[in-house]
Parts: sequence; C-alpha cells; structure tokens
Amino acid sequence: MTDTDATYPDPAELEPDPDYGLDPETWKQATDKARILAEALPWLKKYHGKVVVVKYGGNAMTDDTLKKAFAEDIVFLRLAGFHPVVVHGGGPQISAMLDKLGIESEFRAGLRVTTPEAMDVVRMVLTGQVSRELVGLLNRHGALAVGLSGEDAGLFTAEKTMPVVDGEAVDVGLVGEVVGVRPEAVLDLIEAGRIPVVSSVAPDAAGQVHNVNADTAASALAVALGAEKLLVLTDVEGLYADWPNSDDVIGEISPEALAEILPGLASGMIPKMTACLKAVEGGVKGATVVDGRQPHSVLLEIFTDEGIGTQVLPNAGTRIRTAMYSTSGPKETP
Ligand SMILES: Nc1ncnc2c1ncn2[C@@H]1O[C@H](COP(=O)(O)OP(=O)(O)O)[C@@H](O)[C@H]1O
Ligand SMILES: CC(=O)N[C@@H](CCC(=O)OP(=O)(O)O)C(=O)O
Repeated sequence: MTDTDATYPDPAELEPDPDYGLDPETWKQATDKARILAEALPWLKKYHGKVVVVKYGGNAMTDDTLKKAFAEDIVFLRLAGFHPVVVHGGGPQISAMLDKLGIESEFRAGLRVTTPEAMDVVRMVLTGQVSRELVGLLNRHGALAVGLSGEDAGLFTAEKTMPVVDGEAVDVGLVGEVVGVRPEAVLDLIEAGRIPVVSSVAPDAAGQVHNVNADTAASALAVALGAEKLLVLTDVEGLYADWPNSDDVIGEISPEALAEILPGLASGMIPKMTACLKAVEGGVKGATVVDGRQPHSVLLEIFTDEGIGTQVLPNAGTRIRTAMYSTSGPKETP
C-alpha cells in the first residue's frame, strides 16, 4: 500500500482532539469564518472590477463606531476587487455650523434654501470638514482615499434648480442640479487603485458654485460611471410604505412603481428616491436605500441574497416587509 492509497477520516465529521491545543469554541468560530468567506464568493465574482457608488448621508455619520465600520466596509470592497466611490452628504453638519454662525436653516422639498452666505458655509463644511474626516478614516487602512469636489477637474456642472412645491416652482437660492459630469478625474483615481471621496458642490457654466443635494450628485455620478450599484446610506430602514408609520418597509420596487408614488413622498425622501429612480433609469443595475445606523450596512447589503433596505430594481414587483425596528409597537393579531 502506498501513501496515496491511505484513506483519511472526513474532518467535518470529527470532534477535535481535546489535546489539539485549540478549544472547541475557537475552532467553531474559525470554521464559521471560513464558511462565511466562502459564501461571499458569488458576490465577489459579480462585483469584481465593477464600480459601486456609495452615498454616505450626514445623518448616518453621527457615531464614531459607525463611521469606523463604514470605512472598514469601503476598504474591504476595494481590497476585494470592487471599485467603490464615496459621495458624501453632511446636512446635519452644515446645519450645526450655520446654527453656530446664527444663520437659520430652511428646507423646501428636501433642499436647503442656500443664500450666498450659506453657500460659503456649505462648501467649507463639505469639502473642509466632512470630506477630510472621511478621507482620514479610510486612509487609516492605507494610502487609498483621495477627496475631490464637483469643482475639481470639471467633475460636475450644475444648473440652478427650482423645486415644485404645491404645484409652484420655488426659488431656493444657490441650489443646483447636476447637468454635466466629466468623470475622468474619478476614473483616473479608480485606475490608480484609489477610493475617490466626492463632495457635492458644483459650479454652473459661469463658475458660480452651487449646493447640490448629495443624493442627486451620487446618482449623476453613478450613471456617468456606468456603476453596477448605487447604495444610499441614511438613518431609516428604507422607504416606509406608509410614512410616518414605520411598521412596513418597501423591500423592492420597480422604477415605474416608484415614479408613481414619488409625488406623494415626504421631504427628505424626495431627493433620495428621485436619485435612485434616475440612477436606474440611467442604466445603473440597482439602487438601494439602506440603514446607515446598522454597523457594516454596506457589507450586509452587498453580501446577502435578500439585501436590506429598499431596492429599486428594473422589473421588480413591489415587495413590502415588516420593519425590523418598528417604532409603532407590536402589531395586533386579528
Ligand atoms: N416614506 C418615508 N420612509 C422613510 N423615511 C422618510 C419617509 N418620508 C420621509 N422620511 C424622512 O426622511 C429622512 C431621511 O432623509 P434625510 O434626512 O434627508 O436623510 P440623509 O441625511 O441620510 O440624506 C428620514 O429620517 C425620515 O425622517
Ligand atoms: C441642496 C441641499 O439640500 N444640499 C445639501 C447638501 C448636503 C447633503 O445632501 O447632505 P445629506 O446627504 O446629509 O442630507 C444640504 O445643504 O444639506
């Protein structure tokens, strides 16, 4: 009999020898870890070399542990062969700074009324504070992240936007819609293996800088980059079916069904769901709103079958599910 004829026991059916030097619990954790990594294989294949645009909302940025977990997720995606691109918001951070300066914040249709004075603060907070912090968090894991704004290398061109409120177009000041994207600067960074971190301020054709809602900017960039996915992190589980009631979340919806309910949505969700709709209409394969209060929500969304949050997918049927953290208490059984 040669060595190769020997039959070995199947390790999966064996109890580890107590003298092995590794206690059974540690062994179980190690094998669980290996199984979870192996289960990620289909998604690693699907997204390898693909662009994933992640919009990180200011409301999901309030906690240091969450911010650290977000940075880990993005670096994980990058090191796993994806091309993550971060577009960040900073609404609450802008409001806090305006408040300190004695300037009031007002929103119409989910957009900040932006005077020239407020515009200076928006630009300073987004590019000078929020972007710097995110770049710093990502770069704790290596020289990966580079911050840029819509003003850099002609990335975005904006045009003044006038949202419609109660059937009338209203002037919200220096607020822009992205009308042109030159993604070369972002593509250069991707090519170099970097993680672009984009702030949503953008000049118009005359050079006047405008405040662009970060959901809107992320969507325009995702379309221009031909992204595989747009992920939008916020501070709710997704789009609640019957807001302000938070019992049920729309798990999946088609662009057509979303377009129908869009005019009836409440303030913060209007730019967000419009962004998802435009992304999918523009060729992005799927756009998902996820709960940024959940640690590692980016990995959870990408590496699970069901996904989390609200997914806008071409040809999807509308699927409604019970919310995980309903604030309306347990449902009564009929
Ligand atoms: N149908 C809805 N489902 C979920 N949230 C909603 C809905 N309608 C309005 N909202 C509000 O929108 C908010 C999210 O928008 P916003 O505050 O602009 O988030 P972000 O800072 O992440 O961009 C939620 O916290 C919630 O208060
Ligand atoms: C026009 C407009 O409203 N711009 C936003 C830009 C920041 C943003 O979008 O931040 P969040 O993603 O955290 O909401 C603002 O001034 O608050």
